[in-house]
Amino acid sequence: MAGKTLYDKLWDDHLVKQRDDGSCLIYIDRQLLHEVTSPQAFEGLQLAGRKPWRLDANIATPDHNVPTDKAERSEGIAGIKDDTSRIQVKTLDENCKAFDIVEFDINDVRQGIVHVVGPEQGLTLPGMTVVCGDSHTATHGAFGCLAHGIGTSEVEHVLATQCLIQKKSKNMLIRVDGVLGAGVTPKDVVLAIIAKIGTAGGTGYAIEFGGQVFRDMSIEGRMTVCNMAIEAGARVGMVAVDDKTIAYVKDKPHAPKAEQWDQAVDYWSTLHSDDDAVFDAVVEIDGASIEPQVSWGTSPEMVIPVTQPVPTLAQAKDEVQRNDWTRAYQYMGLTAGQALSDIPLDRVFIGSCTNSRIEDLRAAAEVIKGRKVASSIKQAMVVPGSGLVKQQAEAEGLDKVFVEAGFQWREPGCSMCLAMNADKLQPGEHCASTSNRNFEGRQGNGGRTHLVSPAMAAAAALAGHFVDVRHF
Ligand SMILES: CC(C)[C@H](C(=O)O)[C@@H](O)C(=O)O
Ligand code: SF4
Repeated sequence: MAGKTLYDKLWDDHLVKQRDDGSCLIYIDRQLLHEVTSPQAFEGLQLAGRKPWRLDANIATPDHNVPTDKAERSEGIAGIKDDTSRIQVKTLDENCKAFDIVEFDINDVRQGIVHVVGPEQGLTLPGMTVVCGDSHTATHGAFGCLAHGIGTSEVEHVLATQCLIQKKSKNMLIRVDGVLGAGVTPKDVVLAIIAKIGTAGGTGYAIEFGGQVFRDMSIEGRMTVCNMAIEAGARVGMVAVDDKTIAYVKDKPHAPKAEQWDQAVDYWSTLHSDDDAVFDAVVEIDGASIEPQVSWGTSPEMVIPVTQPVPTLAQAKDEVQRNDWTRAYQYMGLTAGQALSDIPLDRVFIGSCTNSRIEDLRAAAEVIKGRKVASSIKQAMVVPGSGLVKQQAEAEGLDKVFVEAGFQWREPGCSMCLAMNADKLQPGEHCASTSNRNFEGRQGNGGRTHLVSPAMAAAAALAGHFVDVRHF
């Protein structure tokens, strides 16, 4: 019998029951809750007179709707001007109180984007099944977890039973070997992968990211890559556990201690694909060939190396792509063949669950140190992923680097990643953004998003347009 993939192992270890039609019941170790996708789930529980099955498997924090402006934030929930947003955040507080679920609320220093908070607290640990009513839950796969987003009715199901009905996906290996060039970051790797396989490339698969590039990559970098598995069509993205994973989780507040730690490490050390494991699909990319990437269009697959011009219709692979590109040129206000450096940038956003961890902020600060944001940029903002990331960055003096350069230093939350709070683009504005989605209207009605790494966003803010950070 062939060996098992990491995904097979995680699946088998959590399988409660399999039916003849292939549908399975799997056990869920951790559920993260935020204000947008939990209200109906709690309401369902309440109507049915149920209680959560395992209270301490759940953890909640508001992130999408919270203001990132210091003055607004200092007022707590009252500082949220939009009624719907305020009600959602308040409802999360009330539900967590009523059901006795631990919440890092808007005033708690541990509050932040769920996908930053879970790993930071050691609530995400290797080998766990992790779910959240949020498509970017794959982020946690960086720890060798089986992690994916679920819908609101499933949130209720997990609260009530700690189980989930699932069908097993196929196995895909994306192997990136070699060594990344200087100035090429995990974000560039994942954007290059999506450019290659497309936004449907991973549909139906659980993706394992393997090869030297991921072995060499920091845990934070692995989170950035796994975060965007969903943008490649896969609900699950993961990386095998290694010494770095174990060192990263050690001493986190919720990590196991003493004897339990040793037992956990023994188990975690088995969480990698066997040498003779068989994948249903394998994609190979040469790491050394990856350049800093910039998205030019309205889908995360419309991505090019910074050295290339916006593609022309002659480069499209078929009629469907020609139509998509034609519409994208129009929405983005670009012409085919145009140099990326000619795109006038209005705003720069460094943040989101893709790139708001300490390492991301350090990478941006490194580029910015001692320089100034270009006068043509209307707003450049840095939004740490959690209160603790903010604290850490301040302890390292990064906030000063940003503020002296002309960046705004904000309070933690999803912010300008999506237009669910006060941080938005105006129609027609171009934004260099470290987030993960560049759909039409994603950052505000008519807004034009260009996905980049923190280093590329920082360089763009200083230059006023896209530049190759390797020569900046
Ligand atoms: C609001 C939430 C359900 C959504 C998601 O599922 O990902 C959001 O986080 C996003 O990034 O689009
Ligand atoms: S930061 Fe963006 S992608 Fe991440 S959870 Fe928030 S809205 Fe979704």
